[in-house]
Amino acid sequence: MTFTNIAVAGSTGRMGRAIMETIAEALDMHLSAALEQPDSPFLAQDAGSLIGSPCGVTVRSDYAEALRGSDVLIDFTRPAGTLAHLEACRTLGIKMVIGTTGFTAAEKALIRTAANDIAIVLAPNMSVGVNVLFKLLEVAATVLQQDYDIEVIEAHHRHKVDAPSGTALRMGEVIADTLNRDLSKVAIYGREGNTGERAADTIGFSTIRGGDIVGDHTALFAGIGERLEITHKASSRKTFATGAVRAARFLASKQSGLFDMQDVLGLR
Ligand SMILES: NC(=O)C1=CN([C@@H]2O[C@H](COP(=O)(O)OP(=O)(O)OC[C@H]3O[C@@H](n4cnc5c(N)ncnc54)[C@H](OP(=O)(O)O)[C@@H]3O)[C@@H](O)[C@H]2O)C=CC1
Ligand SMILES: O=C(O)C1=N[C@H](C(=O)O)C[C@H](O)C1
Repeated sequence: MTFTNIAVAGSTGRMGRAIMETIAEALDMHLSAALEQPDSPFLAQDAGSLIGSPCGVTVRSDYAEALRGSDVLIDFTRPAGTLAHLEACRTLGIKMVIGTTGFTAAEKALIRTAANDIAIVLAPNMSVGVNVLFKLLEVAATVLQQDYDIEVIEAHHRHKVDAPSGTALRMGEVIADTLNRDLSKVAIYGREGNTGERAADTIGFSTIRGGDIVGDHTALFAGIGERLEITHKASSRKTFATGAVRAARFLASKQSGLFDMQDVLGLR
C-alpha cells in the first residue's frame, strides 16, 4: 500500500488534534509534519503524544522546511496562517485542504490564483450533513421563492473568533445564488434598535456564541401560516476531520484546481 504523507497546520488546535486522530486511524495516511506558531508551548514535542499515541513527528514552526516531503497540507488555522502556508505549498508543489474560515474576498482570490499551480479543496464545512444541507437549501429556495423571509442562525463555542461562521455565509450564498440575489446587497448581519419592518428579499444572519457548542446551523424560511426550518447540528469535530481526510484522498488524482466538498462528495 502507498501512503499519502499528510502535514497538519494548527496541529495542537481543536481541529488539528481531531485531524491527527483521524490520520492515525487511517491505513493509507501517514502524518509527515505537525505545524504550529513560533510561540507555541508545544514546539519540539511529539505531536502524537497530544492525542495519546506518540509517533516520532515533532511539532515545528519552520513550515517551509517542515513541509518538504509531504503530499498534502491540511490547514485549519486562521487566514494569516493559511495564506503563509499557501505560498510555501505553492513553491513546493504540495496540495492543500483548507478548512480555515474568515477569509476576505481578496484573500479567497489569492487561494483561487494559487490553485492554478496546486490542487486545493477549500470548504467552510467538511461534514457530509452540512453539504447535503446546502443542496436542500437550493430546493427550498427554488420552491419557496420570494414569499418566504429567509434567516440564517448559527451557534458555536465561546472560542470561535469569526462571525457569522463560514458555513452560515456559504448558506447565504447558496440561497442568494439560487434566488438571483447579490448577498453583499441583501445580507443583514444582526439587528438592533428601531430597525423598521423587515425589508423584502433580505437574508438575515444571527450569531450565538457559548460554551462548547460544536456547530449548529439553521436556515429559516418564514412564510404566512407556516415556516420551514432546515437544521444541522454537529456533535463532534470528528465529522469535520473525517471530511478533511476524505478531501485529502480526493486530491490524489488532481494536479491543480480549486475544489470544495461538493466536488469531494460528488454533489456538484
Ligand atoms: N471547514 C470546517 O469543516 C471547519 C472549519 N473550522 C475552522 O478551522 C479554524 C480553526 O478552528 P479550531 O481548530 O477550532 O481553532 P483553534 O484555535 O483550536 O486552532 C487553531 C490553530 O491554528 C494555530 N494558528 C493560529 N494562527 C496561526 C497562524 N497565523 N499561523 C499558524 N498557525 C496559526 C493556532 O495556534 P495558537 O493556539 O498558538 O494560536 C491553533 O493551533 C477556524 O477558522 C474554524 O472556523 C473549524 C471546524 C470545522
Ligand atoms: O470554528 C468552528 O468551530 C467551526 N467553524 C466552521 C465555520 O465557521 O463554519 C465550521 C463549523 O461549524 C465549526
